[in-house]
Amino acid sequence: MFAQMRMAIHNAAHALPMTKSELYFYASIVIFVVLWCRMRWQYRQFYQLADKLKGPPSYPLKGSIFDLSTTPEKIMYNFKESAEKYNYEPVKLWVGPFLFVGVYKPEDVQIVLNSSKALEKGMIYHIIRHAVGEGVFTAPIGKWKKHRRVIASIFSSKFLDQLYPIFNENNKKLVENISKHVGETEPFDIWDYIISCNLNNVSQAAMGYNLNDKRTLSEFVLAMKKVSELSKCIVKPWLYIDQIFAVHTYLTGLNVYMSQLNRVSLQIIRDKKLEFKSIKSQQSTVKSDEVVPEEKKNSTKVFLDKLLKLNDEGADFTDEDLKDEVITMTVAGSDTSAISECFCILLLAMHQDIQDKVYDEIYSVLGDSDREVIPEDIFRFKYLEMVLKESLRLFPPGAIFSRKINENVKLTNFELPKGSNVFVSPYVTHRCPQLYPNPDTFNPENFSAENEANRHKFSFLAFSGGPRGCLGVKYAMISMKLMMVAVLRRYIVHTDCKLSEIEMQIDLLAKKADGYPITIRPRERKQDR
Ligand code: HEM
Repeated sequence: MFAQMRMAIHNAAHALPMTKSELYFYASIVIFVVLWCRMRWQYRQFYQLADKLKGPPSYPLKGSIFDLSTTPEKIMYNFKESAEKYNYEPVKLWVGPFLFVGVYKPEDVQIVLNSSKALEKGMIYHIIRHAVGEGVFTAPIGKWKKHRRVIASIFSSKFLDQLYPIFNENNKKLVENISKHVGETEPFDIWDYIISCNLNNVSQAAMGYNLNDKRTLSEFVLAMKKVSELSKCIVKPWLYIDQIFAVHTYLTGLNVYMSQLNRVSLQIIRDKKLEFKSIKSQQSTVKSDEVVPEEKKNSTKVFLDKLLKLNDEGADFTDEDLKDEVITMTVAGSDTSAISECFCILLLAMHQDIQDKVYDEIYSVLGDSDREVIPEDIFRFKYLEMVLKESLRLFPPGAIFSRKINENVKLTNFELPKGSNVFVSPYVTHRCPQLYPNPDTFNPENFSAENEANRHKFSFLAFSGGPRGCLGVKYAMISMKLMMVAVLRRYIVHTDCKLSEIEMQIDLLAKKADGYPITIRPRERKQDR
């Protein structure tokens, strides 16, 4: 066909008063227009629906004049501005031939997140898949359905209750570790202390290992820290092409850490499997009237133990599946919680009156005792829960997430066409003044029982929602409460940081760009105040 075209152009060049290159140029334009018209016709339903959506003007090839070449944080503010401009109705955005739609109104977000037609993760997860494999966070729908059901059954209250000693122990170490900063006038960044504590929590809860105990585990953490740098790649669209991505990871050395993460996780799983087998064979030899030692009966059953047991009962996870799920839990459960805890501490350091109120509640639950928090206490920290939620409202670590639309989805006023990608942005929805008056201020009363009851359920999206919402929400709330109690029971925190001056660094997660600087003083017991 191309030979015929070349011949036609050659003949035409002789017949018409034009050079060959001019003819090639005009022929390319004609071909482009024909292909473009064909595509518009083939996908006419898609374009008809897209045309009804509002958004900044767009041009063929280039897409919308929405500055995507700017910094990620500016993109976030652009989303917020455009949501305000279009009154929180869906906003379309063309990136080349791809249609993205920002959905912000709680009523619309609810429809999207609850829809069986929007369960597939959006394009931006392609890169994350290189890091965490196909765990429940990134898995395609078929695999996700099967794995989510099994994993959700693990996160029961009984499972979470036995994690309290792990959290309490690691918090104790955290409080000791930061004690060297007591009395210093120069602020220190609390991030490194908190992320280490969380990594310890999550690696013990997921795999049953303390990071300080095993050499393989420190290799695992180093690899994980490095691989999590991949999240910076999601704002670089050219890296979505697998070949370019492979070159990038080779040149940056990330490929070494990616294979290290896989190798170490598989090793951990093989060790655990052997342990599981030996326990099982021991159990089968124990006679029914033999007494099982108390410490064995009460030993903590971590995520991987539970998964191996369910697998033994027919869950059918391969070693590769187990590895992906363990990495997913570790990645999903560490940075997210650490960012939330750091922001919460920083916001309390800025608002001494609110910090006092949180401490009063801690005192009312635990009094003067040094006892550790137990599961029965957790629901009594009501004000602390309001504070944590308000902190997550202002600074949701997952500031934006995305879904692919597999069939047309009707929203309240518009319809999302099949094939588009949807953005849900907790950051934008949480700062909508119709939902939260004075949205840029820190006001835990936003989460009083009354205010929560008067607001749409999907106004708070820090943990997403619907069938693909966060699996670790209960784990996260417990571990965050326990950490806040441990820190605030021992210290008063201060900072010179101002809420209005906070600058964000946004990739897969949104954290503060320049750390979380605080100073600490020992807290006097209530009766001494
Ligand atoms: C404050 C802490 C946390 C926040 C703010 C948070 C937030 C979120 C959000 C927004 C999503 C949905 C993301 C999307 O659709 O792309 C999500 C999913 C998920 N989270 Fe969390 N998360 C937190 C802690 C945790 C913890 C501690 C764990 C596990 C121990 C966890 C496990 C997961 C998993 C497995 C998913 C994927 C669920 C699915 O696709 O079915 N998260 N989380």
